[in-house]
Amino acid sequence: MNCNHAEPFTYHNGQLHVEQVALTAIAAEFDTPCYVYSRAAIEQQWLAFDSALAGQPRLICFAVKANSNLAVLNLLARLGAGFDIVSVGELERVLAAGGNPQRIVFSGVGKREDELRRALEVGIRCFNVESAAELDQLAAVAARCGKIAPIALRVNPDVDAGTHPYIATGLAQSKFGIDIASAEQLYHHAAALPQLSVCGIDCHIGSQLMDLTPFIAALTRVLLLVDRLSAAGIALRHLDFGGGLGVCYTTEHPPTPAEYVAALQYQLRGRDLELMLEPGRAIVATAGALLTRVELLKSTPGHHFAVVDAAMNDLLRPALYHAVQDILPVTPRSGQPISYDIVGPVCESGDFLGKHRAFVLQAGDLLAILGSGAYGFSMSSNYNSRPRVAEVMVDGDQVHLIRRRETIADLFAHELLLP
Ligand SMILES: Cc1ncc(COP(=O)(O)O)c(C=O)c1O
Ligand SMILES: N[C@@H](CCCC[NH3+])C(=O)O
Repeated sequence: MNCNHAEPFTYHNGQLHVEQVALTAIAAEFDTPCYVYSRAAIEQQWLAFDSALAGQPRLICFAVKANSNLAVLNLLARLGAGFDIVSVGELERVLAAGGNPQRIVFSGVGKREDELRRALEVGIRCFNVESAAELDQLAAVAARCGKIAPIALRVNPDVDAGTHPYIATGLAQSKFGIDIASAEQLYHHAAALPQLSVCGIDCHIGSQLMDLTPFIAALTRVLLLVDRLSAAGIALRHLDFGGGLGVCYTTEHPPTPAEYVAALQYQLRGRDLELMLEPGRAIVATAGALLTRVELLKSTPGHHFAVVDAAMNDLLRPALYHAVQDILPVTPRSGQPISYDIVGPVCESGDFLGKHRAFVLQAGDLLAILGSGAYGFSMSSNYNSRPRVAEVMVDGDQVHLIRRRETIADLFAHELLLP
């Protein structure tokens, strides 16, 4: 591994720790599986973005979908974060966590009327509109509510982000955004609607980007449009460039937030635009791990399996994207390593958390799946009637429970028998 992706998870005296707490102590107190986050690591990544943008008009909107735990959102709200939401559920989470509505942007290709109404009622900063149909729907809802909706158009620049196809969003065939060639006309339409206030432009080309090139290509196209609009009398006040900066899960080398921001600033030089960003993964991914216990070891001809108590319902990324996240033994053993597939108990052959990982293991051992702070718990489900797991936040030598493990009764609490 040639990046410092394991931080803040480090070994002391032969035991994996996060900050000053041994993961064995967390497992003993909160059981497994369990998501473990480092407060310091989240704050540090937030500050990396914030300080890179210091001294210029800016709004960094954490993408709530990456990690929507209230304590995480509250931590970021206290640091002055804005939030990028994609549903009224995320909106209510941000408000419950103390987020400022004036720092919320609302993305997504399909916003329901009740979602638009609630966002208008609380007075969010901007609606990132993704189609002509949504623009007219928003204008109509705003008229019914007696409000003026602040908008940006999310443009699709048709740029290949070079990432997994499921998380590339800026290609012409993608459902996201408005084809950049049609956007100019739609801006004129929007500017003529009294229920809308045209404030900015938005673009997000994909997630887990490892290279600045596609960002630059997209920004170049977006700025050409900004200039054409300005010449036509539509002066935009902000440019929201979305999220997407990648992280190191094993051996990747993504640009740092400072390098990323510097590249954007260079292209934006001389312009009077507030820069907004919507990072998700880059703020929280490496701050979290999924702690799991080996239930049993099992060998078949040609294969060794470590069956653990976490599964694809707890951490979907390996199954869904063949994502590779580093897995560390909490208390490493000496001996001859064996190559294991780390699998969960779910009844799917796609239920694996890691493949071909060399370990010296025994039943009962603890493993930490790193890089799980983003799109980990937030993508979890109850598949196979598995209760969703606990989340804890480590702060120095303190451990705070920030979400209780669901009980078995929680699993069917909302279900009704036929009369
Ligand atoms: C509109 C939008 N903004 C922000 C993000 C956050 O992306 P990331 O977690 O890659 O920073 C996403 C997810 O890809 C998104 O769709
Ligand atoms: N869920 C994806 C990222 C999705 C980005 C959302 N637009 C992942 O885990 O990598």
